[in-house]
Amino acid sequence: MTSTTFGARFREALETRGPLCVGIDPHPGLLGDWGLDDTVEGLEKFALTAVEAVAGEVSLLKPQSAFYERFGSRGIAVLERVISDARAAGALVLLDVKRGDIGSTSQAYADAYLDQSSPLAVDAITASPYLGFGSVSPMIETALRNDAGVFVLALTSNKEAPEVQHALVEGGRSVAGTVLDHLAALNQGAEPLGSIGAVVGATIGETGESFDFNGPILVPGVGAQGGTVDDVRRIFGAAARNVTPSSSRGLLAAGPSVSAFRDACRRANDEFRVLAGA
Ligand SMILES: O=C(O)c1cc(=O)[nH]c(=O)n1[C@@H]1O[C@H](COP(=O)(O)O)[C@@H](O)[C@H]1O
Repeated sequence: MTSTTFGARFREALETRGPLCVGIDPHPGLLGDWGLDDTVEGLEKFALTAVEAVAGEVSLLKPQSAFYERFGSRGIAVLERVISDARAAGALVLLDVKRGDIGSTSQAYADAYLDQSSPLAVDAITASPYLGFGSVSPMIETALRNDAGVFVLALTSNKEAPEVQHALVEGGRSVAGTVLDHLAALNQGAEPLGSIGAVVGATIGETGESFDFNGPILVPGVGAQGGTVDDVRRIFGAAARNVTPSSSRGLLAAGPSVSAFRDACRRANDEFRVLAGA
């Protein structure tokens, strides 16, 4: 494992490779569109083709664990291969697992994904703070000890999210706002960027929140869910330079041609490069 922090590697990757995060979500329908069966062999062919096409040039790859878990232990073996091939090709791997549980179980999740001696070790994971922010502390502490990162859900892209995330706590701050406050405290003083990020959907509209918490920001919801580069600029303002916009179906639909998929990723990466100047 490298000895530079995740935040520093994230910053450097965005500067050298561009902002895009490519989601590797092997949906059953996409396997069919690629002429593959909905089997572990189809999963393996799909996922490794996508990794081979772009892991050498984009900043981040984000496999969604559920699509691999569908196939049991053999699916997890494919996920391990996706992780190791992508990291070997120089991409940062952000495993989308959205973990959150009581502290002792959170520590087990941290050991599974963030301890760099684990078979499923990655650069960063997604975590849910909605059991209370302190419940994700074992993941954050383990990440920091291992030069890894955690992206904590703040304002997610799903339509059901506001019911919980926009609710107001004592003092009038929103629940999501308190998550962002925790992130600002954790990343305070870190240079060039802290390692504890937020997940904020490109589809959230106007919330009045500030995203100036000195950490990486994963922004799903571009592409298939309708978010655009203009949405990202409007929502994040000056913090847009810390954003990695993430698209899965919108890019993967360009396959099975490797060159068409790679071109779609290059076009999206280029389109979002304007964020660096925010
Ligand atoms: O954490 C995530 O990545 C995530 C958070 C969120 O608020 N919304 C969201 O769509 N995601 C994930 O981002 C990906 C979006 O996929 P596409 O809509 O196909 O680009 C999926 O893997 C989702 O699980």
